[in-house]
Amino acid sequence: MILVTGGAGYIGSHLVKRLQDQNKEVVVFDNFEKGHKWAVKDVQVVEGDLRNEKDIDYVFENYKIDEVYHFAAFSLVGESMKEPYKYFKNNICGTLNLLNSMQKHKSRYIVFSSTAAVYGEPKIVPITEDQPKNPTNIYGQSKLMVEEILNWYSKLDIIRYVALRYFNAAGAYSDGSIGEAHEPETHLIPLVLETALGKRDKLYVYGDDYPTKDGTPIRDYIHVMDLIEAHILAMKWMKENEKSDVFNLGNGQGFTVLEVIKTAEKVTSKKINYEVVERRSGDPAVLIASSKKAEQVLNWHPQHKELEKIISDAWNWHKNKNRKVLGG
Ligand SMILES: NC(=O)c1ccc[n+]([C@@H]2O[C@H](COP(=O)([O-])OP(=O)(O)OC[C@H]3O[C@@H](n4cnc5c(N)ncnc54)[C@H](O)[C@@H]3O)[C@@H](O)[C@H]2O)c1
Ligand SMILES: O=c1ccn([C@@H]2O[C@H](COP(=O)(O)OP(=O)(O)O[C@H]3O[C@H](CO)[C@H](O)[C@H](O)[C@H]3O)[C@@H](O)[C@H]2O)c(=O)[nH]1
Repeated sequence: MILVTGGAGYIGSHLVKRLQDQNKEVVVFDNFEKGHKWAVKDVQVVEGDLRNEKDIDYVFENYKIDEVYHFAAFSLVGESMKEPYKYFKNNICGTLNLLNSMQKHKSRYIVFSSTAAVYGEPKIVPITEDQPKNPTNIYGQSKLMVEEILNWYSKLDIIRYVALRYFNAAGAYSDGSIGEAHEPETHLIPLVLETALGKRDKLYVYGDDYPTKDGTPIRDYIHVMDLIEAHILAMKWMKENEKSDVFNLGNGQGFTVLEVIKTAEKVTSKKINYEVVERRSGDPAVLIASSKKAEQVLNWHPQHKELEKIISDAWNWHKNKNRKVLGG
């Protein structure tokens, strides 16, 4: 049985659906603080909170869990700088409770959602896994601390883990049935598409005075379907090799904010109103991943690298979202 913590959230629900498509047995663990009931259909769900030891113990007591995919966390960078306790407690203590349940029940394999935010402002791009880790916010710090905890559990031979450092996840399930629905939404691509739909008057572009080709920051957008494929490969690699490791997951290509807007205008055939405002504090100018290690070791080969494909899949979901959500 496969456990997916945070399986009702954006990325977790995509993995759950993919595993269901492969006829795998899955149990989702989520407190629905950020996740959605409509995102986890026809799958076993345990509603509980990772911060409560008993909640997560219940899962291991009632299901024989062989594989764990751990998505449950808080992930708003700005909020993490205002509420450090909330972030350290959920992201670190929640993971410790999970690891303790795994140890008690001899469940050994975990794939963990880490982030590009562990690097902070990079010295060299593309960023390889061995670059210095200097998080510039509590969110990134909490994920780095979890990586270190996982490393100790692995050294003690209690678990094997793979930590996947995602860059900018985007896009939606290939059939348009589920997609990105954060509340509040802070990510660029969904905000651009909500502007195209008229749900927002305009998009605020956070600064155009960065040292990039058009002055707006460059990010590495990775299709959520490619991202989840890497999780499945990571689990397979870990079990076959009895090893633990850390991998970046990105596209290897960067796009500016204005390039994202332009591509979204092409995909949606709508004009996107935007206004350039002050920089958002803590935003690095350029974040591009080197994912060579994941390609070589995990045999991962992203299939949807074009920005137009990523945005058009996201659009396919966004334009039908309300109908689907209301219709159940
Ligand atoms: N979205 C991105 O671009 C991105 C980038 C890098 C890393 N990540 C990481 O990937 C993971 C998934 O991200 P997402 O965008 O799908 O986030 P999300 O908020 O959509 O999903 C997280 C899920 O975890 C659940 N959850 C949170 N705390 C919980 C707790 N204590 N107990 C039970 N459930 C809990 C939430 O209800 C939600 O369903 C997170 O760990 C995030 O930090 C995301
Ligand atoms: O309304 C907006 C929203 C975003 N942006 C810009 O768009 C780019 C992308 O911003 P996102 O908020 O979509 O993504 P981030 O790169 O800030 O964050 C991503 O990378 C982080 C690591 O650096 C974390 O992992 C985080 O969870 C993940 O979404 C940034 O340059 C940002 O300044 C805007 O101009 N306007």
